[in-house]
Amino acid sequence: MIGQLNHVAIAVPDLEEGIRLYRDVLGAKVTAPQDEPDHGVTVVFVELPNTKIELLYPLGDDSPIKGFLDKNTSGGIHHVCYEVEDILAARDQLIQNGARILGNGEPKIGAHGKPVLFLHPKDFNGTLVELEQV
Ligand SMILES: C[C@@H](C(=O)O)C(=O)SCCNC(=O)CCNC(=O)[C@H](O)C(C)(C)COP(=O)(O)OP(=O)(O)OC[C@H]1O[C@@H](n2cnc3c(N)ncnc32)[C@H](O)[C@@H]1OP(=O)(O)O
Ligand SMILES: [Co+2]
Repeated sequence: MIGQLNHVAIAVPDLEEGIRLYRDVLGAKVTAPQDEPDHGVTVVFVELPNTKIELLYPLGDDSPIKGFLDKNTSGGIHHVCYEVEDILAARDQLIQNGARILGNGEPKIGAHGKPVLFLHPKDFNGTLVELEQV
């Protein structure tokens, strides 16, 4: 069902510092910050030849990454995103297998303009999984 790794997301306590580290210290191409109010985050993408790193910074008062950053004050790996061809078929198959879909169960439009869903980290070895339809 899952295809390519689309991105690995890292929550950062300071977005400008995160951009500086990836652009100036590691020498990668980093996109401009993009607010995602529907997701409660501001994101930038570090574009690598084979995948992307998504730097996440909280946006708004009820950001879903706030609790994570409160616990991980230096930041940390927050989720991995796998590509799927049909997100509704993937969702239904996951539910049949007992996985919990976060939120109301309906895909939202993600940072690439494509439908995304999140799966509960407790169902996947403590790793939050995002699915993106490509
Ligand atoms: C823009 C878009 C895109 O790429 O297109 C994005 O990525 S948006 C990226 C931001 N959006 C999302 O993350 C949406 C889905 N996420 C959520 O709904 C939430 O973040 C939850 C995963 C439910 C966690 O919420 P919250 O931290 O408030 O809940 P909680 O404190 O009750 O946490 C429940 C348990 O899960 C653990 N937990 C929390 N966040 C975790 C993470 N990222 N990875 C692994 N475990 C995690 C906590 O430590 C806790 O474990 P213990 O009970 O053992 O202490
Ligand atoms: Co993501």
